[in-house]
Amino acid sequence: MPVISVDWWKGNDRAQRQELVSELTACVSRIAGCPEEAVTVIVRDVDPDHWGKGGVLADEILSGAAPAAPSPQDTGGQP
Ligand SMILES: O=C(O)C/C=C/C(=O)C(=O)O
Repeated sequence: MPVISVDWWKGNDRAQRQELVSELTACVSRIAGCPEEAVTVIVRDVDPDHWGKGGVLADEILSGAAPAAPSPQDTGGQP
């Protein structure tokens, strides 16, 4: 009975959560070879001011007060 947990920033609406649950369920069901009814998806909306990335709170990244972390393309794949 696979359980998928998604933590993402608060702000997605019900339709987006439904699409996420539907697509993840189908994907895991196919790969694991289990019925969709066996798949559980837990979605947690996290306030960006409760989300730390690169040592800063994400609301500061969103507002432009702190720089976003470099993407893997910018660092040659290194963290
Ligand atoms: O972790 C990041 O770099 C950005 C995360 C974004 C989200 O969780 C989101 O857009 O919902």
